[in-house]
Order: sequence, then C-alpha cells, then structure tokens
Amino acid sequence: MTAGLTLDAVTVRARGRTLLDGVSLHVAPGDFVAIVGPNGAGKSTLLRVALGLLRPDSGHVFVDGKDVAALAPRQRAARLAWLPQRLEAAEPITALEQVVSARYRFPESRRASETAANQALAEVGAASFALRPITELSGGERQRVAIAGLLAQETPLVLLDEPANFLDPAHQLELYTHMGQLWRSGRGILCVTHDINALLHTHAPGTRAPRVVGLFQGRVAFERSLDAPDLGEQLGELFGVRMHGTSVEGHRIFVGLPRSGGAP
Ligand SMILES: Nc1ncnc2c1ncn2[C@@H]1O[C@H](COP(=O)(O)OP(=O)(O)OP(=O)(O)O)[C@@H](O)[C@H]1O
Repeated sequence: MTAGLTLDAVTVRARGRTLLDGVSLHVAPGDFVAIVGPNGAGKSTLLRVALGLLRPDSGHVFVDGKDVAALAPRQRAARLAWLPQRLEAAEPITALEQVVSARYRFPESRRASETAANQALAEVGAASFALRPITELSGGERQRVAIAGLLAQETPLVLLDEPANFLDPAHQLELYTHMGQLWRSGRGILCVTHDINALLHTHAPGTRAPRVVGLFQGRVAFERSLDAPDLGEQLGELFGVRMHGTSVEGHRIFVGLPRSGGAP
C-alpha cells in the first residue's frame, strides 16, 4: 500500500474543455506540497478530484492505496480534511457546533466532541466567538472557525484551497506557522496558494522546505523545492512576469516585476 494521496495521470474534462490534463502527483504523510498557478489553471479542480467530489475522465486517485471513489464518507472523513476556497452560506449555527460537526466520524460522546472542538477553536484564536452564530462572524473569523474544523477532524491528509483568504497579516502568519507544525507532526499537506511568500512561515531557514508544483492550463509545469535556485525563473515563466528573489532573515522572498523592467 502507498500511504498518502496519489493522482495518477488524472484528466478531467467539462463542457468540451480539458481542466486537468494527465496530472500525476503524490503527497505522502510528512509532505508539504504547494500548488501554484494562474487563475483558471485547474488548482481547485485538482483538489476536488483529489477529494472524490469530481470523477476523473481518465486516470485514478488513490488514498492510502484505495480508489477515493470506493471510500465510504466516514472513511474519507477519517483520511482527508478540506478547506474550500469559498465558505458556503451557512445556517446560523454556532462556531462550536460547526467544529463539533467536523468530528462526526469519531464514535465519541457529545462531551468529548465539544472538548476537542473547543481545543481546536482555542488553537486558532477563535475561543472568544465559539458560541456566536457563524453567520454573524467576519470573513476572517469564519475562516479561522473553518480551520479549527480541519484541526478537529484529525486527518492524516489536509487539503487547503487558499487558506489565507480573508485573514489579516498576523493571522496569515499564524496560519502558515500552524500548517508547518501540522506538517512536521507527520501530516501530508496539499495547499493551493497564490502567496508563495507566505510559505516561508511553514519552516525555519535551513530546514526542509515545502515542494512547489506549478500548474498551467491543467498540466504540471514544474515541481521544485521552495529553496530551489531556479524557482524564481520557473514562477516568472508560469505567471508571465519577472520574479525577483531577495533574502529576508535567511528566507528568500519573491517580488513580481513587469517583464520589460519598466513601470507596471
Ligand atoms: N464545472 C465546470 N464546468 C466547466 N468549466 C469549469 C467547471 N469548473 C471549473 N471550470 C473551469 O475550469 C478552469 C479551472 O478552474 P479552477 O477553479 O480549477 O481554477 P483555479 O486554478 O483554482 O483558479 P483560481 O486561481 O482563479 O481560483 C476555469 O477556467 C474554470 O472556469
């Protein structure tokens, strides 16, 4: 059995268009894989197919060696947690209730679910609004409640679609630091992001860096370590800009500049 998430030559078509074209990818326990790419490249589609929400037209998705489509909902919930890009309009349940529901797969008492949910809410700094209806929370507060749900689900694989959406800079930093801790605790993390620089918060300089996969028009354009010398060049190609790398406190950060070198 191959542990983790495997996409094997996955192709997805919709309305006569190819959204993913022969994508192969493996996220093992203890891997942090960031997916980057222009708008419409197929990043969210890749996550949806990995979760079994979308069936590939060809190719396969395996979770711990089993076809994701063959997993019962509880089995899937035991292995994969997902933070979607857009949080759906919700019922006015409390934040605590939402996080408790993320534990439905556990055969445990209500009290045990609430204890775990309260702990997860505290970890993301959301304890103070645990009893407020989620429909009354700000975008960033709701995002933190959703992240608490991910933590409470306690899965070996965590799939994130632009997790820093709506978060202010302090909470973005906290979020990526937290994801780095989850990664080092042995989880496999697949994270779609537009902010390559936010990834530096996942690890200390000189320690193992996340892998970065560039997606372009449904195909894998490159796969590199975040500290690869030519990553700026690859990112520049991907986004059609110049990516200037500069060092800050031992981390390399990237600044996008126009190709011509003139003013934007
Ligand atoms: N159900 C669908 N039917 C037809 N086209 C779709 C469908 N879902 C997505 N698409 C198209 O597939 C392409 C990839 O969409 P996807 O949401 O995966 O992109 P993305 O890389 O996540 O983009 P963004 O950075 O803007 O979030 C887009 O052009 C989108 O319009």
